[in-house]
Amino acid sequence: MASNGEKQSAATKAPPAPSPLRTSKFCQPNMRILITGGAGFIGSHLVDRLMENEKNEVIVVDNYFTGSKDNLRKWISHPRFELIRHDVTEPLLVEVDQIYHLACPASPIFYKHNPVKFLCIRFFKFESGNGYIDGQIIEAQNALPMILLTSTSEVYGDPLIHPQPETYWGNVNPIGVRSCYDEGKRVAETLMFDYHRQHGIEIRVARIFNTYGPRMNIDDGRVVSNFIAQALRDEPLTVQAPGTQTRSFCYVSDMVDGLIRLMEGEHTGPINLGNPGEFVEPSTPQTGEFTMLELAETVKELINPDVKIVTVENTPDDPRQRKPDITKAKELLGWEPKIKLREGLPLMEEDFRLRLGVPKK
Ligand SMILES: NC(=O)c1ccc[n+]([C@@H]2O[C@H](COP(=O)([O-])OP(=O)(O)OC[C@H]3O[C@@H](n4cnc5c(N)ncnc54)[C@H](O)[C@@H]3O)[C@@H](O)[C@H]2O)c1
Ligand SMILES: O=c1ccn([C@@H]2O[C@H](COP(=O)(O)OP(=O)(O)O[C@H]3OC[C@@H](O)[C@H](O)[C@H]3O)[C@@H](O)[C@H]2O)c(=O)[nH]1
Repeated sequence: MASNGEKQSAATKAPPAPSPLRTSKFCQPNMRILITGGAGFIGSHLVDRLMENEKNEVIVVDNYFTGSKDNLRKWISHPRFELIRHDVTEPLLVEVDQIYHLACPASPIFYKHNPVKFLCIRFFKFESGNGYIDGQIIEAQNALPMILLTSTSEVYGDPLIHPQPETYWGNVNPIGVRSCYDEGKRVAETLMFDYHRQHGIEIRVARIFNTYGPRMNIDDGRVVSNFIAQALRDEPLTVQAPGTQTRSFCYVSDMVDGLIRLMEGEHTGPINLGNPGEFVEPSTPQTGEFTMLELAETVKELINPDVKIVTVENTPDDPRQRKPDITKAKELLGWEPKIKLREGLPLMEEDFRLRLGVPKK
């Protein structure tokens, strides 16, 4: 039995020191960040970059429709990282400071698979008072999180103005087979701005132009991944007719840099992020805008000079030209891409060789 003296000293004893875990860097995140679609191509590179900052805690929500846990392998079981299998068309309560919303099938062959559902994925419905976003995400008791939408150059449709500035309203077919994607993203942009105006929600809208790099789904169906996989498999490169349609390709590390600058900056956007190729010195003329025939020739030259190039049928409403005007990104975010196509393709080739098991000869 304890004596009176012992009881007294127990009563006046200082409370035990808090667990050292509470003061560890892992338990004091300055920023809790949610990335929807973080197991996908761009999302997983964004995770890598955000995890470099020890003050960030990153939560990924993904249903693995086109993404894969493999893309996040190095972070699984990291104390500052969480991965949740979840379909963002169902509500989910999570308390976070920032949301990067990427979840959305992005390749035409995937988004045409279930257009009605995929149109809905692009919608947001916030209820400001209780911090609830129906069909998407979020619970925040105090302040609602800042949310960045990854919109697309597809909002310009088959553009009649070239290159495309953010002020261009676009030329979109509202009832075509691509409409679930481009009209869906247009509505998502509308909702973002209406919630911003009506409820004061802090928003950021990025209009992403064609982005490529390691970790693209090998059978994704988009042009750069198709051509590289075909070149490595010794299959003909399938240029969809007429082959004179153009795209401007941005390497994924540049894109991730742009997205983070947009989130951290003070401008809602919409802001174009893409690679118009303007940074190239006049002495080595090269544009960031390529016809699909030129892209096929470049892949052939760099990866497999023996491969054939064939022309195949195209799908309806394929935009004939696309190149971003990035004046706004340069001025407001101090951002411009650094990696040229000829530098980025070999980095992607390396990753595809590893995954396809095709060593370099
Ligand atoms: N890559 C580009 O060229 C490009 C261009 C413009 C816009 N974007 C946009 O950027 C975002 C990412 O594109 P990406 O190229 O990384 O594509 P991706 O297909 O590799 O990534 C999309 C991710 O979202 C996940 N996802 C899809 N539906 C979901 C759902 N209902 N619930 C939870 N997760 C879901 C997928 O599993 C995948 O991991 C997309 O919103 C896309 O529209 C991409
Ligand atoms: O094997 C192929 C695939 C595609 N193409 C052509 O390559 C061009 C680019 O097609 P992709 O499917 O890669 O990409 P798109 O430009 O049509 O749309 C893309 O850009 C905007 C993003 O929001 C979307 O994620 C993505 O679908 C098109 O003209 C298409 O006809 C080929 O020539 N061969």
